[in-house]
Amino acid sequence: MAHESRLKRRSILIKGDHALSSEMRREEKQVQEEVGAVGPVHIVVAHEEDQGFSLDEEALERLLLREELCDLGVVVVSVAGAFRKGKSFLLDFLLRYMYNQSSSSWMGGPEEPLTGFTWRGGCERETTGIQAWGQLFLVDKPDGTKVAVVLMDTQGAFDSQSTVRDCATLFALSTMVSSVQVYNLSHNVQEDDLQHLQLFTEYGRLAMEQTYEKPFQRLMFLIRDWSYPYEHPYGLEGGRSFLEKRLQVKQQQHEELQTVRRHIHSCFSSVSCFLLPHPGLRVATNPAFDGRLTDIDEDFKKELFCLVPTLLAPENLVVKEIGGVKLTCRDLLHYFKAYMKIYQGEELPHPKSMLQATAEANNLAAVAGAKDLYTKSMEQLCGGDKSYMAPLELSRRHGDLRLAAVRHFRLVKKMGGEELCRRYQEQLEAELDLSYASFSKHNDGKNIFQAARTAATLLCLVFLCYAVSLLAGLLGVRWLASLCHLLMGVALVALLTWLYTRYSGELRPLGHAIDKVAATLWEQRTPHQVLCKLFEALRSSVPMGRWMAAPRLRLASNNNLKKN
Ligand SMILES: Nc1nc2c(ncn2[C@@H]2O[C@H](COP(=O)(O)OP(=O)(O)OP(=O)(O)O)[C@@H](O)[C@H]2O)c(=O)[nH]1
Ligand SMILES: [Mg+2]
Repeated sequence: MAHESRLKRRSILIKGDHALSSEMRREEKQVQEEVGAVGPVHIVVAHEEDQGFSLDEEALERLLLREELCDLGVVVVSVAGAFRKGKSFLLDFLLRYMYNQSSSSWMGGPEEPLTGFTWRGGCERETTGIQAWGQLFLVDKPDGTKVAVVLMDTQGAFDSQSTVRDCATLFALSTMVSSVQVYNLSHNVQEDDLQHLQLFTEYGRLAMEQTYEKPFQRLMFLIRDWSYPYEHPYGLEGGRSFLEKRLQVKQQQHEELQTVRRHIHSCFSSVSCFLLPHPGLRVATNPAFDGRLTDIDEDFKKELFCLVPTLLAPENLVVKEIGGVKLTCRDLLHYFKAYMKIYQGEELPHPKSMLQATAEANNLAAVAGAKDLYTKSMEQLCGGDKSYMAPLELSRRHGDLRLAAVRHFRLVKKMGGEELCRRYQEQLEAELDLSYASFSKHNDGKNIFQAARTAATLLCLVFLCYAVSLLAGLLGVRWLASLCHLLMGVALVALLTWLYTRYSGELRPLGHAIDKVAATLWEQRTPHQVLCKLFEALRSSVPMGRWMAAPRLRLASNNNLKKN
């Protein structure tokens, strides 16, 4: 009695809020353990606080590593789709089938309430994260092999609390780990249903370590409340003819429509469709409806009776495969952990809403257009085949062209509002400044004096050394004459090396170093300044800080001693 009242309390709590708190989950687990009852197990838990998901590894291990099952091939049947469309309700019928497989009256008694995965009426979401039934079903296939069946319920997509990324993550994850994914839709297959499927499966494909030709196995479009049986009859056959028409790729179709269809065919090894009638008004609108069969329309029950064995009859069960290799329960655990880790990491791009993605694409295109305008005008002004331009004039023209480019960017019609536009304008301005820096450097390179500065400096040095050595020879200061000869030799070798690097384009770092030394000599005209600058350059490029800093430190400490 105690556990019943606790379960009841939990169901009341759930009505208030829908992401289970960790305390409630613990309580649920405890109650199930106490009564030995089997129930749904949260394997991927949605966190309300940070909108993230985490894998309950312990629960998953308890489920998949049972000794008698862990080495059997695993079949995973998952139901996913938009929220409040009867996914959990359907899964409870799948459960009834699994528990009463051998009986033709597996659907249960007419007055029996429907239990299992939590389902309910109302407009607020119920299931969160990913739940698996807390017991695997052992099935003998007609070919004599034994398989373990996992039934999986997922959080409905597009509720008011989940981002596109949340929906994509859960849908992708459930598709990646299932051998049969039931895509639960209402009334019809709309183009946006296909686009979402494309987005979510692409997000799944992105997270897979290797790119398999057909990364996923079976997909079944399950269309609830099908209202056009006069065009396509209920059931698998009607679904086949309907889907064939809907997923047909035609030559005259717009490329966008063709791409979606090709993508779906390329992702799944088999795609099917089942048309299910409306279950009746009592199911859809009566708050007191508890799932008993007497309240459900005959047509619905008749089709459900065909649908469930289509998914779960022993001959129709497909073992989960990844890259053509059949998985055991133990393997599935390993893959589940690996995929979850990828979705928790930051390396995958964030899927965005259609408006957000379009707005960003608009802005990016406008940035590219404006930048192109600026680059072309600058090329005409100071491009590779144009002569040197006065830096001041170049800077002035850059200012004008930058303004024109920004104006062009602002004039292009874009989605996303002022805030986004301003962000991309800042990006454009930064890119234009970067381009200007490169144009300006290129322009400087065309200045003949600038280009010849290194050669001129080194030649001056050679002549200077020659003159000083002559003078020193006349005065008889032999050591100075020798030093000047040595310097002259070094300058000559540097000059020849520099000419070689400029001519051949090889040994560029060496040429660059000679340029730097020559620039230093050019800018610091007094010998003292030259020596200081060279010393600084040497100290920054050679890691000998301790050697160089030591005398100064010692000097400083000597001074301190003297002061004291
Ligand atoms: N119209 C219609 N309603 C259905 C169908 N199957 C179940 N329902 C009703 O839909 C409501 C929601 O059922 P759930 O199984 O909780 O729906 P869900 O998709 O799991 O919802 P979330 O867990 O919130 O994503 C219940 O009131 C069911 O009685 C169906 O085929 N058609
Ligand atoms: Mg549900």
